[in-house]
Amino acid sequence: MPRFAANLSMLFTELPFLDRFGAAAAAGFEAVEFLFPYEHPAEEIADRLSEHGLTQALFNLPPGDWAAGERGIAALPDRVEEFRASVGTALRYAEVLGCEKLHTMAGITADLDRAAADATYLSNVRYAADRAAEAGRIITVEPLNPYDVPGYHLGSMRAGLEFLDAVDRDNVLLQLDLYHAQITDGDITRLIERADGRIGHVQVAAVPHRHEPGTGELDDHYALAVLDRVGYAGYVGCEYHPAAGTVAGLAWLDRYRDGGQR
Ligand SMILES: O=C(O)C(=O)[C@H](O)CO
Ligand SMILES: [Mg+2]
Repeated sequence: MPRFAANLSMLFTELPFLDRFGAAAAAGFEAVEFLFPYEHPAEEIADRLSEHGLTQALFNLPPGDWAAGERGIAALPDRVEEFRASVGTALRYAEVLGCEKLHTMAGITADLDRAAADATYLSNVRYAADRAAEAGRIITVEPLNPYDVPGYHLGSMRAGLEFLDAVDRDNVLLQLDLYHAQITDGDITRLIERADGRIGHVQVAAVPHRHEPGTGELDDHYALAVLDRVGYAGYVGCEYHPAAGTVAGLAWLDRYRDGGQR
């Protein structure tokens, strides 16, 4: 049975950020994830987690200048120092939040020398992995589709799996977002089977509109059952834009409530 985490960067955005934790718990979630915690002191977020009995499933390393369109810096050759500092920042938050998994965004590299970006990405992710391993944490890498993030360095799940082979660290795993995976790779069942044992985190949204699972071209419930079959036991982040309000759209989760008895 999948275990779901509410993505607080996309769900419950009707509320201020810190109020979304309580709303997620009230809606039945046992865990949350979000893009970035850095605008708030870690202790303040930790208080919300413990107040509502929530687990922090995942968050991202600082991404560079998000407002200016940056989407990570791990593959940017002229930002290595900043990247290394960002690993320390993220690990400090992870410790306070009790969060095991950290997503490391590669960045947009379409206009850069590919070989230099590849080499930087490899050495930076190894650096992050080794620092994370000392703290007992896992690093995830997530391929993103070219419609949402044109020029992103990691452009398919297949490339993501090849990168895992190259990086060669046990604590670097694939972040399988079924929304991106259906767009970039398709053939989802075989993809999950091939990735077996190397999936560190899962996210879900319907393709192509990124609304509630079960409303798009992929049978998301079937894909989640495949993940169950291969033994994926981590959280599934609900990373979608509600079509008409967060709570109004949560009925797709009913079949998983009460131990799947509905
Ligand atoms: O966009 C996504 O799917 C993500 O999960 C990233 O963390 C943010 O770009
Ligand atoms: Mg995602």
